Amino acid sequence: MQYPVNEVFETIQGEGVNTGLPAIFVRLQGCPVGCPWCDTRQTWEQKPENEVAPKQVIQTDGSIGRWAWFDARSLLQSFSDGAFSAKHVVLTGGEPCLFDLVELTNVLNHAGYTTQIETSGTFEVKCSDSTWVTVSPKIGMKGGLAVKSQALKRANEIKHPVATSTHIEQLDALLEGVDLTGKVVCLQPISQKSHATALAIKVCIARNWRLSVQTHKYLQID
Ligand SMILES: C[S@@+](CC[C@H](N)C(=O)[O-])C[C@H]1O[C@@H](n2cnc3c(N)ncnc32)[C@H](O)[C@@H]1O
Ligand SMILES: Nc1nc2[nH]cc(C(=O)O)c2c(=O)[nH]1
Ligand code: SF4
Ligand SMILES: [Mg+2]
Repeated sequence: MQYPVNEVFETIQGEGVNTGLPAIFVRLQGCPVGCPWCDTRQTWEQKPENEVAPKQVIQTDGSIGRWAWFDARSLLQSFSDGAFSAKHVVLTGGEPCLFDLVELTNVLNHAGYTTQIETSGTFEVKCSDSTWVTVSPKIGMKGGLAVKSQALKRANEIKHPVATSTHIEQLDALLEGVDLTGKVVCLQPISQKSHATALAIKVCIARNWRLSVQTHKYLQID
């Protein structure tokens, strides 16, 4: 199976439970969810005119919407070509769960990589059993997509973007009846806004949830 890839780069995982872990990020192209504050708007559309050669998306500027086709084997090869040393691969996007990630995550796991998916939860999550799944629920966004119960059930981590108390209320409604045993709930302030961060800190302390700040933005790394 082939996947449209916007960028492949090595950095430190900046968000969630695995914050601080060196990781190879694979950003897939395409997302119909439409969050107004999205960090990666350049990944929303897979425009035919923006297709480039695979080497043009390895450790280069992904901020324009270019993308290249990779399959699991050519992606692994690009990790050696890029001389990456991280042993953790984060599949993000765009919305990576637009694609069936079973083969890709299995190939990566067999090659010795641990895997993680960053997803909005609006599509079924298809991946290897050992993949760490981070669902960042998107509620009431422009694309009109709902969070799938399969995605919430599969999630190892629920990392909710927050700016206002409405976002907390929406999360509470979404999680009603969801068994959270073994799952970590994090709140992630939207765009490092001070009121969002203060709210996230307050609610995390009250609920004994985790705070996830986008540490890479504070560090000014990718
Ligand atoms: C760019 S998204 C890509 C993966 C997937 N579409 C998703 O939303 O989870 C990766 C992560 O960044 C978060 N994110 C995007 N823009 C953000 C922003 N401005 N502030 C805080 N978090 C943001 C998302 O909620 C998600 O957890
Ligand atoms: N350093 C770093 N950590 C991240 N964690 C999740 C990211 C994403 O865009 O999915 C991201 C990212 O873009 N950079
Ligand atoms: S779901 Fe993720 S990639 Fe898509 S618009 Fe929202 S934050 Fe951006
Ligand atoms: Mg990001």
